[in-house]
Parts: sequence; structure tokens; C-alpha cells
Amino acid sequence: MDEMAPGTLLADDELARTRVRFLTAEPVPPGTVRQTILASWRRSQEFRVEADRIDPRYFGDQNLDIPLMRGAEPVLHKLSEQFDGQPISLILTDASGVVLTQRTGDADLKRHLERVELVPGFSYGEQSVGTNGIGTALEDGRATTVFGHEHYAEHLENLACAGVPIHHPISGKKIGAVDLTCWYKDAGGLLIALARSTAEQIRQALLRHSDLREMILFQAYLQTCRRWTGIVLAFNEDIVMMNDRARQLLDPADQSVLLSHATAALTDGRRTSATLALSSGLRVRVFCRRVPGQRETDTAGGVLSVKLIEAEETPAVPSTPMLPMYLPGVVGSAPLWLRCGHELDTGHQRDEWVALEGEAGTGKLTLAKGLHQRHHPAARLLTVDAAVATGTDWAAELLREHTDAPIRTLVIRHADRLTASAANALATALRELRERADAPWVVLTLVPEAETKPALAELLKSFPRTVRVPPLRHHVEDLAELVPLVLSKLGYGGRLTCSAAALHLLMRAEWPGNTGQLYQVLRTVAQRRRAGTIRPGDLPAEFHTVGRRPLNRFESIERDAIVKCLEDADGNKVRAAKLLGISRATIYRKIHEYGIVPPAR
Ligand SMILES: Nc1ncnc2c1ncn2[C@@H]1O[C@H](COP(=O)(O)OP(=O)(O)OP(=O)(O)O)[C@@H](O)[C@H]1O
Repeated sequence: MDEMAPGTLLADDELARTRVRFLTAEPVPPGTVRQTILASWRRSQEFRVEADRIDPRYFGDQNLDIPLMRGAEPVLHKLSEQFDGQPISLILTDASGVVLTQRTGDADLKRHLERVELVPGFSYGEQSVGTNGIGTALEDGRATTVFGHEHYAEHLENLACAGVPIHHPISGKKIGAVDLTCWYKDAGGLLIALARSTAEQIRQALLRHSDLREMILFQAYLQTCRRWTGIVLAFNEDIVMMNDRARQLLDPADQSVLLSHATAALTDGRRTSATLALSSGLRVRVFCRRVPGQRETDTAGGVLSVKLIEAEETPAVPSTPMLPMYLPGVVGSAPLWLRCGHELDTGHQRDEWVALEGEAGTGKLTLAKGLHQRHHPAARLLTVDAAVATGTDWAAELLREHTDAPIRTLVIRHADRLTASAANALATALRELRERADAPWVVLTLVPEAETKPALAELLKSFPRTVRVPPLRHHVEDLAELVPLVLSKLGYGGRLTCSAAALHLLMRAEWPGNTGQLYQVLRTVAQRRRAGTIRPGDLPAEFHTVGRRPLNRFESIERDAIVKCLEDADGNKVRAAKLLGISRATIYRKIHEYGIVPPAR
């Protein structure tokens, strides 16, 4: 029932009835709709696409000077000549379903496509208009046909479309989709065959084009490798080349930090040199240069040469995969996070006192507690907050505490807030503690860069190992585990869950306040929705934007106002524009500019 063959279309009326049953939450009788379509309807519902009208999101004029367009243009041109006068439309979109070009051989069909805004700049992704040949093919990652009432939104029921995702011939990355659309009454099985062969021709054209571009980049890479004995990486949006030194010294997280730095530098057109601190603890100096393509204005990619600043003193941690380690009360399975837990564990095994360094709310105390619970569940753990411990007495007090009831693990939080005299008094007390036969294992938590503070120099001598705790933005995939945990800690466990779409938005955020901020956000959300499922529309304004560049104060106020009005207007842009007193064109432009994802309606 899943592959649509010509002549096996279900009776239209039955399909139309099934669609209505689905939309009114009645059970769908088995066998009345294809499984792929049913799955797509469910996704469309999850995205809160409106089924009774069509209102695709507008993303403004698209940049057509991209490899996909250059590869596809001759293929589409030739095909559209053959279709001249025929009621068939040839559509190319980017990877998210935003239409780049639409060529239609027949005036009636063209007018209809304009009415349903299947035109350049508008998104036909599933999130925007629900089940359709473009969005569903992109979502499923395979050639897909959608006929008549299989479309989720009304006004598309008299169309048939066949969409095929286009993958880059070298990187394999999904870069767009080609779609053939015609009247439903004219549709046949050949539509999908034609769409497939068009996608293949575009892929071949891209391959020819890429060959040359990649060759230019490869030559630039080899040239740099000959001159530079250190780490060398070359990259463009499709491929990454790296020498052995890069592979040995950089783990995937470090590579990604370097590449995103270089991509930003290339976009800004800068030739840069910068010092970066990588998540593995390496400090590096990075030089990045743009490699021009065939034409001087084209870019074949960028070449990075990287010099280790502290490599000799701080050997890189080998990038072996880390197995999860059970630490009570601690969640997270991203490689960076796991590695940090393992490093702490190694410190413990070797009885080395550890300085846990990380931004506020990254989970430093939680990790230290988890480790204590894992190894000494019955022994005493003492946590002292240096932020509230003033004067020098409390350091001596620690010694007395230990004599009275031996401490197995001592955690001193916020060490960066110690005054010089308190830090020195603590250093003296800890030295004494260290000499005792029953000395505890001590963990110090502090914010990044605090290690360089002269006031802490003496104290840090007792801590031979520093473990860096990654900020949440470097392991956002762990939000899938952190969100349920925080909801349950806030008292909503089992009552409130987070939808995949909302989680997706949370994962795109920067999280400067780390888990502390996650608590605040979920607390706010839970005040509005105490039970059920958190949907994208429940999240505060800042999560409805795709971060493109930092906004100044004025811009963030404007962005928040637009998000708020869009929410008040139920996602309707025209009504939101009225509320704001701006034109429809301006709101579309601003939505695009600020990367706002309008609330699902
Ligand atoms: N990976 C995690 N697993 C479970 N809980 C976590 C995790 N990360 C953070 N948390 C929770 O987030 C909150 C903040 O974590 P924690 O106090 O450990 O951070 P911190 O880095 O020590 O913060 P600060 O330096 O600001 O004191 C705690 O409630 C903690 O339970």
C-alpha cells in the first residue's frame, strides 16, 4: 500500500473522507491511506500546520548564485523547453523546501500555483504547508508522490506532485529537492520517473562542477601542507580535508569549533588569525585563508593552518569513543560530556585533586556529587560555597570538621570568588589536610579563565588536574535527557512532556546561562502549560529565531515584539503586521532577517 503505482489510487471520495476523519481525530480505517502519507499527516499536525488554508512561510529573495542552482539551471532549462505549453511545473527548492525556481508551461496552472504561493521565496517544507511532494520527500529523504486529497492543506487537492531530494554527489548532504507538479487529473506514474531522472541529471551536473572546485581546493591544501608541518584543514560546505596531525590532535568537537570559526571568517570575507580555546583544552592559533574558485569572485573553500600554543604542556586527550558511566543524578551522553565525566573519574582514581572549570550552571557540582555517590555512597560529602565563606576562619574550620567526622569528598564551589587572603588560608589548610592519612578527595569549581588569577595561584598548586566542563551549547543533544529531568525536578514529571519540534527549537539556542537558564525557561513555560505536551508555540520569543548574528538591544526588542504579535495573531503574518503597524512586506522581511520561525498555528 506504500508505493503508489498508476491506476491504484484509492477512490477519491474515500481518501477525502479519511483525511477529514484524521483531521477530526477520528480513527483512520486501516488501508484507506498510504502509510507514508499518514505518517506525514501526523507530522503536519505536530507542526500545527493549518489544514483548512494554505499559508506558506516567506523567506524573501533567495540567493541563486549557489552551486545547486548553477548545476541545475541547464537541466531545468532544457526540460522546461520540452514542456513548453504543457500543464506541468518544474520546481527546485533548497534543503528546507524554500522554492528557488518554478517554471510552468501553462498559464492556468501557473496562476493556480501563484494562488497557493508555490513560487520562489516561499517554503513548501512540511512544517510550512504540511504533506506535499516537496516537503514530504525532504522529510522522508526519498522520492515521494502526493496526489490530490493526500495533501494535508486544502487548495492543493487538485494537484499531484512528485518530489525527489537532491544529495550532493560528494558529501552526500541533502541540498535541495526537485519537484514536478501537474493537475491531479493529468497525473500518471511517469511523473515520479521523470522527477527521479531530473534529480539524477542535476546530481551529475553538480559532480562535474564539484570536481573542478574540489580540485582547486585540494591543490591549495597540498600547497599549505608542504609549507606547514602542523595541523592543516581545508574545507568548503561539502567536504573537509585534514592531515594526519589534525586527525591525531583534534577530536570531532575541536574540529567543529575550528571549522565554524573558519566558516564565519570566510563569510565575512576576512583573512584571519585568531587564538581559540578548544573544548579539549588545547589553545591554538588559527590562520584562515579563502581559496578563490574558477572565477576570482567564486570561492572554492578555505584553508586553515593551526598552531598549538600549549600542545606540549597540555597533551590532547585522544579521541577514543567514551562509554557512558553511571553517575547518580547526572544525565547526558554526548561525547564531550562523557569525556568530561571520565576525566574527573580518572582524577579520582589517581587520587589527584581536581579543579572543575566551567561556566555557571554547567553541572560542575552535579558531576562532583555524582562521582562521590558512585564511589563512596555511604561516606561523607561536604560542599562548601566559597562565595559565602568570607574571612580566613572557615579554612581552619574545615580541618576541625574533618577531625570530627572524616570527609571523603570535599567540594569547594565558586573558588573564583575567594579573596586573595581567603584563598591563601585555604591553600594552607588544604596542604595540611593532604598530609593526613584519611585525606579527602577535593574538587574545586571555578569559572573559565579564573585559573590565571594571581590570587588563586597558591591554592591551585594543590590541584594538578583541571577538567573543563563543556557549556550546554557544546552538547545540546543532551537536552533530550535534561529537559525531562528538569521538568521532573520542577514537579511536572509525568505530567508535562516536550514535543520533538519544541526540543528541536531548544537545541538551536545558545544557552549562555546553561542549565540554570533551562530551569528558568521551563519554569516559565510550565506556568502557562502545566500538563500535556510543550509545543513550539509555548516557548519564549527568543527560541523562535534562528541565530544568525548577535542582535543589538534595539533589534532584540523589535524581534521580541514581532514574535509576540505573531503569537497574538496566531501565526498570521498579516494580522501581526497590523498589530505592529507595519506593512506585510516589512514583516516578511523582518521575519527573514531575524530568522524568526513563526509559531505553528
Ligand atoms: N548533566 C546533568 N545532569 C543532571 N543535572 C544537571 C546536569 N547539568 C546540570 N544539572 C542541574 O543543573 C543545575 C545546575 O547544576 P550545578 O549546580 O551542578 O552547576 P554548576 O556548574 O556547579 O553551577 P555554578 O557554577 O553556577 O554553581 C542543578 O540543579 C543540576 O542538578
